[in-house]
Amino acid sequence: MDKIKVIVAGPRGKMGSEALRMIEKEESLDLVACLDHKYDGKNISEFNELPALDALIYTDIEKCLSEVNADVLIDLTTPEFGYLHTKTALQHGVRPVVGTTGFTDVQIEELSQLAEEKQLGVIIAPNFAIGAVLMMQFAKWAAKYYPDVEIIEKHHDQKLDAPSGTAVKTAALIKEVRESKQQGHPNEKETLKGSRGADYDGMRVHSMRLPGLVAHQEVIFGGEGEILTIKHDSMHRKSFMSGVKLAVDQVMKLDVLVYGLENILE
Ligand SMILES: NC(=O)C1=CN([C@@H]2O[C@H](COP(=O)(O)OP(=O)(O)OC[C@H]3O[C@@H](n4cnc5c(N)ncnc54)[C@H](O)[C@@H]3O)[C@@H](O)[C@H]2O)C=CC1
Ligand SMILES: O=C(O)C1=N[C@H](C(=O)O)C[C@H](O)C1
Repeated sequence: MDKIKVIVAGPRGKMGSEALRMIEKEESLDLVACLDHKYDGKNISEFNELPALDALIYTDIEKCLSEVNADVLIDLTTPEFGYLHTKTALQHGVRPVVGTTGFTDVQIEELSQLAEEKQLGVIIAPNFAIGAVLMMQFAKWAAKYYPDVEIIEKHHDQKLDAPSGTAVKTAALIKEVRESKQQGHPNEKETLKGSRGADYDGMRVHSMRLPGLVAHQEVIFGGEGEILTIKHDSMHRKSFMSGVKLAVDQVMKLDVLVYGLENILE
């Protein structure tokens, strides 16, 4: 069987470098180029801290996609560039697998329309860890019975977006089944701005940023005389890689945009 030809955007980042390590081990994947915002023309093999893969770095996505024959672009960059890369990849007939978080609903809808027009698969997964996907599904199930819920996400302090993509996705999944309700006391007042967190359809979302953390989330439900906590912890970025591999395989079979790994898990 032919190997899937992959471009990685953000190869020197925490996730991008882990994705390179995953590609190095997977015989069915072939790294054909990388996209970075610097080091144009250098080879990934010149970076001692990265796996010894042979692939050129491009800083210009148009040039990269015109010169390189690729099937899939894995994007692990920033919200601004991730959106641009996804759109450009589709315009060049390359299927995007997007881990980058922070896209707006409007951007996801635009990309969905473009995917449909081009009849190309796209997978946008706010979290590639299978445990995190299950945590979100369990939270959605629990929300049917417990409408009072707060989400606490905790991440390393280099994270750009807040709340995390996982927290936003969790809130959206809960909203599908939870009766809409404004939580807390109707007369509650913040004496310190932001102390009640963000408001998503009346539920509260709190973001913590600390060195030492990787990616963690608790979804806490309150009922009469009881508390249910659903919790997931990623202690290492290896936890995301089986999901990235699954998404790369599955995106080759799709001709629409899929938002969330739960939609491709069997
Ligand atoms: N879906 C998931 O399971 C996960 C998603 N993420 C998301 O992935 C993204 C990256 O996260 P990290 O690796 O932790 O960040 P990072 O800051 O370590 O890496 C981002 C990389 O993108 C590169 N970059 C910036 N602008 C670029 C451009 N124009 N072209 C190409 N590369 C560019 C930077 O040089 C950097 O190496 C974030 O949006 C994060 O939220 C992170 C972990 C898991
Ligand atoms: O930036 C991160 O680290 C992570 N980002 C994703 C998110 O925003 O949910 C996934 C995971 O939580 C790690």
